[in-house]
Amino acid sequence: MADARQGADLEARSPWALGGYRLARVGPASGPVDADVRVPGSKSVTNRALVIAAMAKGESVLSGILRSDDAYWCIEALRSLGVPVEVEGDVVRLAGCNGQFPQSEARVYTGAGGTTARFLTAALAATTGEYEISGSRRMNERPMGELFRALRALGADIEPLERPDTLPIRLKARGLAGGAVEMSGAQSSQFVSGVLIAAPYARAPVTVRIVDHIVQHAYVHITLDMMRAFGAQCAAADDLAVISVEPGGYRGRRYDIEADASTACYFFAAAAVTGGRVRVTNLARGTRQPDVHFVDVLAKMGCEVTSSDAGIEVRGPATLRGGFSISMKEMSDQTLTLAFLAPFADGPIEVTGVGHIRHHESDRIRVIVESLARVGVRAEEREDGVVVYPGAPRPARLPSYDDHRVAMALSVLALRADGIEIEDPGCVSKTCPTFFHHLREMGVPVDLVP
Ligand SMILES: O=C(O)C1=C[C@@H](OP(=O)(O)O)[C@@H](O)[C@H](O)C1
Ligand SMILES: C=C(OP(=O)(O)O)C(=O)O
Repeated sequence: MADARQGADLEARSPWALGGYRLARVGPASGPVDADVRVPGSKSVTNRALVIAAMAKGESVLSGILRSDDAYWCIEALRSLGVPVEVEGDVVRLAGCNGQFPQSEARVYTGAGGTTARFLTAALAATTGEYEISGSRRMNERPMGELFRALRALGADIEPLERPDTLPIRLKARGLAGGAVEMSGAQSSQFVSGVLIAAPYARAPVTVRIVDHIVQHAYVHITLDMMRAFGAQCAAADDLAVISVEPGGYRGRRYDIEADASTACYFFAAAAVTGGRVRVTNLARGTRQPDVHFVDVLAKMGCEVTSSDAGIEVRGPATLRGGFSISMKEMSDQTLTLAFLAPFADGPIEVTGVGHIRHHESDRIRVIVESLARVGVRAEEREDGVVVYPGAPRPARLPSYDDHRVAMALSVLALRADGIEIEDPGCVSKTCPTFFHHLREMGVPVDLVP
């Protein structure tokens, strides 16, 4: 039998990955799940903290980091730039380089992480040196053009090595002049976050003016919150239409990484789809991570949601409610989760506002429709979304498209369906290598096949 991992870019898997499995046979759950789960640290916060601390003056200690492929390649990229990074369990200790990386020439590999690729390209542009930056096969296809344009406007010299608007590139870094720059946030918020993260090391104040809108605003708020936490001076209106950053750099510090709200959602969805109960014990409603609002979508579908000092708890209803249309633009990483819950609802669910997820780890709109077709559930593809109709998924072996969220969201579907096999389960390692371990701890049957 052909190895289902063949299509995946296994070079982008790290020593922290779940390795060696061809297939995961998941579910069905024998009844309602009933569990407390503690989820690993946030990918978004971990990689921001790593890049900001590496640029800062002085030492930082980051605790509760996510040990996943995205974080591993971010750390390795920083090491290739000469930053001493020590990792002990989920604690990282690193000596910041005060705006100039020790290696002024390096080849930098970013793995499959959009955060590392976008944030580090911008950070490097603010230094002096010559760098070749590349990513995984998929990362080298994902858009970078708007970031290149903005960095060039601020003085960077970027030479794309294959296509105009993607990695790999050669960057002749000679610092950023600063000034006003107009940016689009419609394709990815990470372009805006990248420019902002680099901005405290520009020679003059940087003002970013958004010409259209930002998908997933909250990630830019997380960026600004964390920049401030490391001593940067930034000002922005709530709508983020204009954001300005003063020169002055970052200062190293101790920083606790919060839990990953996106990962938590698969476990909340497990409660929803089985009519069970799941509490994520280390997540709070007050987090800036947008995916925490996925519990509001679950509430709309009939779930009971409570939050307290003990975490956030979701209880699923006897029957999930459908029959609505919803924009997932501000929490689009959960589109797959909603789409694979939707067959179990009592009416169709239309998702809008997520055209940009075609440029994520896979073309996620296309993948939803293809995957649901394989299990015999009707779905209609739209340019910027999808409509999923109620249906009973039939047994199938399903590709995971080298996309962690596809594998994790399909596992939720598998809790209510017989005979679901997910190929290349190791792809979950991009953000949650321990995903199947958590499912097992919840009592869900998981057979990982070598
Ligand atoms: O800044 C971040 O940490 C992220 C921003 C979002 O990306 P886009 O804005 O590119 O959609 C999100 O999908 C990704 O998982 C993490
Ligand atoms: C889009 C995602 O990741 P990235 O940070 O690579 O953009 C994601 O995690 O769903």
